[in-house]
Amino acid sequence: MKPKIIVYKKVDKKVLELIEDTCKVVYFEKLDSQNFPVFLEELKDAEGLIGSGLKVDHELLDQAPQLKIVCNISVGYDNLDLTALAERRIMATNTPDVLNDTVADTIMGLILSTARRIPELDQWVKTGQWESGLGEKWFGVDVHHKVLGIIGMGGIGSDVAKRAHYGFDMEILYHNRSRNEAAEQKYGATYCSLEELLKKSDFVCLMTPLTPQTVNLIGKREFELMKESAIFINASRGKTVDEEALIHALKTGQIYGAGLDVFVQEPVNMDNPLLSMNNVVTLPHIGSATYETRFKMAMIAATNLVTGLKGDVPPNLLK
Ligand SMILES: NC(=O)C1=CN([C@@H]2O[C@H](COP(=O)(O)OP(=O)(O)OC[C@H]3O[C@@H](n4cnc5c(N)ncnc54)[C@H](O)[C@@H]3O)[C@@H](O)[C@H]2O)C=CC1
Ligand SMILES: O=C(O)C(=O)CO
Repeated sequence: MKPKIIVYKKVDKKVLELIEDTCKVVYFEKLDSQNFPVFLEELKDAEGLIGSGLKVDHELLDQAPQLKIVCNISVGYDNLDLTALAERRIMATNTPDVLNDTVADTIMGLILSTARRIPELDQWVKTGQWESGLGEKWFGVDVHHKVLGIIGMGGIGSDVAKRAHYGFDMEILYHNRSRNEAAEQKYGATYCSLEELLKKSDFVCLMTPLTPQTVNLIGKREFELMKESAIFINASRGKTVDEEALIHALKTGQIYGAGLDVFVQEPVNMDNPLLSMNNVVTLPHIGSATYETRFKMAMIAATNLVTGLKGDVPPNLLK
């Protein structure tokens, strides 16, 4: 008999076909408060779970006694309690590397949009304010030849460094848990302390995973260390930043602007002060969201799932 698995995110039909070859699929395009009780009912005899963002902890696992594997369609896995999964001998997987280029493109988009005020100027044109030449008050700041500080020089951080070095002649500083010699050799990146990076960078790009060590990694003290002209970019997770401190830094001119793909609460609350600041460019957590990359991520996650359920080691097994 085919093992029952649950897909809890909208995926391409080719992804479903791959899974259906060996599994019986229960499909939820997304989970919400309406269908969550049905999902929990289905979970009782499910052997696999594939999707992204669902908090998988002891409480959920208590309701999934047959579960053998949990496959994230994401590289980040802060939604998974790996200790709880390991205690129950449940495998967990993610989708590293495949999305590096796409997320790095999004980050360059945030850097350029914030520095050159693209969303503001777009509105300026579309609301008929372009009656004569552009006044100095609409000027932006240069990106090329500036200093880019990358906190978290992993897969995505390195692809940001590549773009910034080759495309924009930027000087790259980085802070990481350990030295990244490949980034040093290929992109001329210089390793430095977090403090030095914050003091020297024109653009500060945060790209660490969310872990107990990186919660509020950037807070009041860190914003105080940044240049008044600094632009802060976050595409990691909302909770790596103390959002109150960020709001304060932007309001008081401690930093110049911010480009944000992630927030403490997602979807972001409409009363979040960040949404009414002209010097902040926001995106709805779309770092990897292109047709091509999301398809590849889902295919990789599906491969992890079917491999694990066959009894083999899935390619992206998390330790
Ligand atoms: N906005 C979006 O749509 C996306 C967000 N992400 C987020 O980006 C994160 C990073 O992704 P990858 O680059 O693929 O991961 P990665 O594991 O390749 O790189 C992360 C880097 O951060 C470093 N790091 C970890 N803790 C640190 C600390 N306390 N201080 C300094 N450096 C530290 C690691 O040494 C590693 O080099 C993901 O975990 C996820 O949360 C990833 C993909 C898309
Ligand atoms: O992969 C991740 O971690 C994301 O945030 C979405 O791609």
